[in-house]
Amino acid sequence: MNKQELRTEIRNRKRQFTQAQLGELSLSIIMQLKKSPHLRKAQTILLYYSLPDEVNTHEWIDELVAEGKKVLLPVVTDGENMILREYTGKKDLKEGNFHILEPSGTLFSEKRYGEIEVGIIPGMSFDDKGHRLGRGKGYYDRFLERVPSIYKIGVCYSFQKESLIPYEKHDKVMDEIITDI
Ligand SMILES: Nc1nc2c(c(=O)[nH]1)N(C=O)[C@@H](CNc1ccc(C(=O)N[C@@H](CCC(=O)O)C(=O)O)cc1)CN2
Ligand SMILES: Nc1ncnc2c1ncn2[C@@H]1O[C@H](COP(=O)(O)OP(=O)(O)OP(=O)(O)O)[C@@H](O)[C@H]1O
Repeated sequence: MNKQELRTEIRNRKRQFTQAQLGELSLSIIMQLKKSPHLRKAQTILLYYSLPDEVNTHEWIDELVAEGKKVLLPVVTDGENMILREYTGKKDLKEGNFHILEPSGTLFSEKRYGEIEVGIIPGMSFDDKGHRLGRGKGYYDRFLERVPSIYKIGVCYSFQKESLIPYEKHDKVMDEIITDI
């Protein structure tokens, strides 16, 4: 299967689950993330504000903020690039491109990217080697090129995992994948 065929296949698999079932699976994934030593240690975290078909991060994000962690979310600026802004609460969020809710808070300057310790990266699919299939626009690949030191945790539902994902040299490899099993 090429990347596009795999995306279609994953979308079809997702349709077999109800929102309630996906919500349950999300809770199990978030529970494991909370136990991760990398996250416990981290003070500055790159996260994503989930779309309806992604592992749900909405409640967990607010918990992290309440614990005093710095949470950064992507903001798409054009067809190729994203920047980061700090998330401090739901009041910060404004709908951006692709209907994603994006923070309008303080810009996190590229000069400070070295401070980001962990990145939680969504994906359409991952394989055991940490290869990632995204939504096909290359935003994360281009972004992660600029933050080489970040510990990258890919998250997806277990039914999204594949034994092997077509891999190209620009694709960034995850350090760890967390699913519901
Ligand atoms: N929650 C979340 N935020 C994120 C990402 C993400 O995957 N998830 N991104 C990760 O890159 C960036 C945004 N990139 C995106 C790229 C495509 C689509 C999208 O909905 N694509 C449609 C196809 C639309 C089209 O082709 O024009 C789709 O997947 O159905 C969404 C986000 C930054 N923020
Ligand atoms: N580091 C990079 N520099 C320039 N172009 C890139 C880079 N990474 C990816 N691209 C381009 O972006 C497009 C999409 O790449 P790919 O299919 O790997 O995206 P993806 O990882 O699935 O998507 P996303 O990161 O948005 O979720 C391709 O045309 C690819 O050539």
